[in-house]
Amino acid sequence: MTLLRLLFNRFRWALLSVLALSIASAGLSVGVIAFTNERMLHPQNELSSTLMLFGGLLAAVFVIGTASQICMTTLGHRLVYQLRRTLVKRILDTDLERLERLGPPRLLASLNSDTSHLTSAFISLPSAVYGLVLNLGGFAYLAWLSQPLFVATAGWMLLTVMVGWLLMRQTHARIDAARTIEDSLYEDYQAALLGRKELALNRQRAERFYRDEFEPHAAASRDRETAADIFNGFNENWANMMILGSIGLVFFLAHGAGWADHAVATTYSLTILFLRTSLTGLIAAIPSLIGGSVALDKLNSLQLPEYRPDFSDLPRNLTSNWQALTFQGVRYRYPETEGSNRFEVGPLDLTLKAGEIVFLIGGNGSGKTTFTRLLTGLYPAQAGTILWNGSALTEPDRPAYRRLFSTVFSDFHLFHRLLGPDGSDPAPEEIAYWLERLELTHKVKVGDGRLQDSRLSQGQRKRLALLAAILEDRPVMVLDEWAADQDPGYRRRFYTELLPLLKAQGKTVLAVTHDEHYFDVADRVVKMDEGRLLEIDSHRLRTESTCVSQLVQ
Ligand SMILES: Nc1ncnc2c1ncn2[C@@H]1O[C@H](COP(=O)(O)OP(=O)(O)OP(=O)(O)O)[C@@H](O)[C@H]1O
Repeated sequence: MTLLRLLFNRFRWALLSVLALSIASAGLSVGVIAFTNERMLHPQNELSSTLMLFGGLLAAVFVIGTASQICMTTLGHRLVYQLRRTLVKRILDTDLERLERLGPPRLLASLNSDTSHLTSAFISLPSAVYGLVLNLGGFAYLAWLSQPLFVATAGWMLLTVMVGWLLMRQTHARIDAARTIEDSLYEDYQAALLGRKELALNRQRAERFYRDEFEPHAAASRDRETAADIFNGFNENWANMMILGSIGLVFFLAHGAGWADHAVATTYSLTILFLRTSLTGLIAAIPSLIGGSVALDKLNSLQLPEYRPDFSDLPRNLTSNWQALTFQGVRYRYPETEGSNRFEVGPLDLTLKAGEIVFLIGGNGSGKTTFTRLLTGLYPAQAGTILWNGSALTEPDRPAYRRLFSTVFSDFHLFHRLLGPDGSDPAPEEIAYWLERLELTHKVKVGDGRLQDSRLSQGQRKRLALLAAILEDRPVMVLDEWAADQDPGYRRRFYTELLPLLKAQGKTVLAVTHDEHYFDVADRVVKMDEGRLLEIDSHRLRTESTCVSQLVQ
């Protein structure tokens, strides 16, 4: 029903036309039987005109039936296409916090498995709807043929449906359980692919992973799916047996109890036999339909934001004329997760002025990355105020606020397409200029604004990520340990040439770094310590570090 409701909400008129076509097609099919019974068994007109009428009816069954099937299949595929587009857009509109909480395996399972279950459901839907309509039409015809026989067969069929319903609930429970296990399977697939180097080097680890983690999930999924198919097999055979039994019942009641004559009993049984194929087809479609409905429930459980077709997020323009960003008592605490302490940063007080180079230092786990996510608006400030040029920003300003920043995080993703300011295509000479400065001119080819080959070393990939961030031409650049993967020569060039060049171009740079030798490049150095920010006297820090180096020597 959820599937039908979804179809009805999205494609009301198309669905109504398909239903009308299905009803016409089913009506015509029942009409063929009625015609055979009325005209072929007891011809009233000339044989040739009866045959022509019969041929016409058959042609109409073919044309309307095919049209109904084509419409329903096209509609099903259209819906799957719409689901994919809206799902990806909703993921693109979801806050980082929620995405992190859901985790990539769960999202991938939905993108992959739920959409494919929905595809199968929609492909089964035409035959299910057709079977349903045909059976309703067929039973109406049976009622018209003989009311006493109909009451008896309806009671028989009610028993069939009730037992079938119980079996279907068992199928549903197994399919639901199998889908839950699929999330764990996707987690295993991800571990097998992303951990391929570790697993290749350590075969014991590979064996333990395969045996203790992947196999139990795969086996549990197999067992649930097998059980679901067995219950559905029961259901199919139960329905088949009961339909055949109903023919015996009809003949018994007609001849044994004298409820109807032989001709009516024969037509009655012929109609039941005709309905049998579509009825068992309807039951065979049940697992796919249940799978689709479970997939829909799963998609809803992700609690993604409603679909919005547009990408605009600019209630205010904060990028032009920005002078200062101020954090006043800003706090952020990670959401509750099982078995881990909730880390908190803040209260944070900091002012970032346009054109400054600020270095952020601090020990592992002190909260530097968390702070950069808070600064860039990826995480919301849960307390305190963020001021832009002295005026306080509110939650609806966050999307516009994020447009102030371009970033290279330590877990950056390199997109093939390079973008210029405001999503425009970057100028080729601009790309060439920065490729030269990043010493990548002979390593990387850019055609039509796309990187042709990104199979590079980690340090080179990071240079490309920096290129992408620079080309976006946003006022503030946040670089998380960018220089950590660079060789000493290029690291020096980054601190002594690139950063001053960016500053000269008016950029503000916040760089997370541990490179104390280059602290004099920064206008200011701030330190993160257990979630709190402290302003540091960089000159004193540098002198201390030089003394320690001399002592060690
Ligand atoms: N998604 C998350 N959910 C919950 N806690 C998190 C999450 N990400 C990080 N943390 C916690 O926040 C703390 C700070 O992490 P963060 O990555 O900000 O530190 P960092 O200073 O950047 O460390 P490093 O120098 O090692 O990169 C850690 O204790 C970590 O356990």
